Amino acid sequence: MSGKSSVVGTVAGPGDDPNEFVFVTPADKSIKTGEFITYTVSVDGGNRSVLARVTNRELIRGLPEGFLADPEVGPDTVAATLGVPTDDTELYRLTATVIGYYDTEMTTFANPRQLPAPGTPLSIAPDQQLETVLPNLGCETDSTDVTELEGTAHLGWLLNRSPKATNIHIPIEEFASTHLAILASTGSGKSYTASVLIEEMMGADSRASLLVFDPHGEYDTLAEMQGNEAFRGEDGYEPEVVYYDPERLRVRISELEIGDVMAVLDNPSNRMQERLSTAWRAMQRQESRTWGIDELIGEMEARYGEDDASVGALEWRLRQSIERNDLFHPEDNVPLNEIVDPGQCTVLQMDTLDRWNQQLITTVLLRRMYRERLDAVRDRDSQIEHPLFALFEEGHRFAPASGDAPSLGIMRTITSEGRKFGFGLGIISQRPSKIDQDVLSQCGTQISMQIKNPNDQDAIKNSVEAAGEDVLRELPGLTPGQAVVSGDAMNTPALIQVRQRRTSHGAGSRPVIEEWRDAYDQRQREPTQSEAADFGEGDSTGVQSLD
Ligand SMILES: Nc1ncnc2c1ncn2[C@@H]1O[C@H](COP(=O)(O)OP(=O)(O)OP(=O)(O)O)[C@@H](O)[C@H]1O
Repeated sequence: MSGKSSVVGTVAGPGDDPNEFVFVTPADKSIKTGEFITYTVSVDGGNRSVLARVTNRELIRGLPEGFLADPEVGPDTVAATLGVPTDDTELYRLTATVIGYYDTEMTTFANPRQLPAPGTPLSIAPDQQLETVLPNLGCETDSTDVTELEGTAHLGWLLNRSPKATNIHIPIEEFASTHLAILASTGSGKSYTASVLIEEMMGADSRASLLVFDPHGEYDTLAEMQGNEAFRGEDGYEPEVVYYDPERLRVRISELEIGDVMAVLDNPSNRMQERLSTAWRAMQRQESRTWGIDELIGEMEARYGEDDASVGALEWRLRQSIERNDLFHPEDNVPLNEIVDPGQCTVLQMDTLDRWNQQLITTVLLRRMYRERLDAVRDRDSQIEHPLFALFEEGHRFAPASGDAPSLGIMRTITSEGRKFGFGLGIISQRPSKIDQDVLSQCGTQISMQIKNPNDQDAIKNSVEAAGEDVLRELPGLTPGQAVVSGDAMNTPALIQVRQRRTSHGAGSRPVIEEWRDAYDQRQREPTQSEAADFGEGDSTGVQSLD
């Protein structure tokens, strides 16, 4: 759509809600719901351009239905028979909700608190104006060239306009500090969209310190950012992508809190819990941070005697659950300086760990990183002197709405307090209704894609205050790659097409038929058992003799 504004309709009168008005357009001005229109009002002696979003469109005059019953006769023929010009036959009544005018001092929308008078001409809002004022970019004019701004992520373009006509750049700082949620049914483009954001954050402008908690191994192709011209800075910067495989993921036993240990143990009695808590606290008061189960049991035996039945039962449980689990180690820990660094995106590959171990490693890592960020902000020695952003695939697994997950507590703490300490979280999930509502409602920016399940739609409505009813109505009908962006990173929600990735996408469904055919061909090429048993004497027929 062009930057020029031409009149597309005329205000007919107020709508049902105080913020709504209705207007009428002929058929050739095909304005879709979700489109942004504009009109001029006088505020404090100056003219302001007010934006409104089209929320509903209905036909109020068309060709009589009876004349259209015959599929052989086209609408043009019917119109000609009736003696009416085709252009004039259809009239649409559209409803629009006032968003406001862009206040260049407040750098957000202000509501004029007055509806446009009947007869007010309406135009399509120009592309550049929308690029400037829809996202929360803090622009001091309403027609800034947003491509010149630093620290923004080019997410895609407005869905209602031609591809790439109205580009949406969202402020990275906003969603990286006040948390992000990417919510959609499976296969709708969650990990694709997350990867687009990762690409933007790892660019030379931002050089983020990023961690991806990846329970499915979906982010293998991010390594393509390395050596790719598009990510290189003039000073030689290049993003580093580090894959941390499950064999390197370790939890030092002393990093566990007593609640984590209790959750791991198999049904400990009250007496066992009491003895273990006392001994665990005593071990944590020690200077050494590298003790194991032997030392812990020694501490319990010293307190309660070597023959104590509860200590004996605890020893068996501790050896079963902690000592025999490779994740736990008396000394080894994931070195934080290996996984967090500016300009580095670390993918923690957890696909071969069971759910419980995924939650435990996540809990311990988040706690350690949060502690370091607290120290950094309070001017104490810290291993993490810069802000960081952690993305969670299967977010409902780490912050579930019901059931116990040791990671829930620290996820709640970071989503409510992390902003002050430069620690942002991104939650990706196909089941918004299964995410803890405290965590979800603290995610300031939301990217919602196709969601069909009514419970999940309700969860989004309840926690995503910023996206109005009219925008959320779109969710079931979206196709992969289409999204509603709302919240802190936007001044008003917008329906967008997410741009294409620069790296390839590795997380799609498996090409089942191709894999069947390859496996079949492979099988055909393999020697049969009887051929393998052929010792080289003469030609084998491949058929085993039965005598
Ligand atoms: N912005 C986009 N542009 C082009 N194609 C896209 C876009 N977003 C998604 N797709 C297509 O949709 C497919 C599914 O996307 P994706 O793997 O991100 O889904 P998902 O929601 O993460 O699924 P799952 O829950 O199974 O992990 C991709 O393989 C890709 O083909």
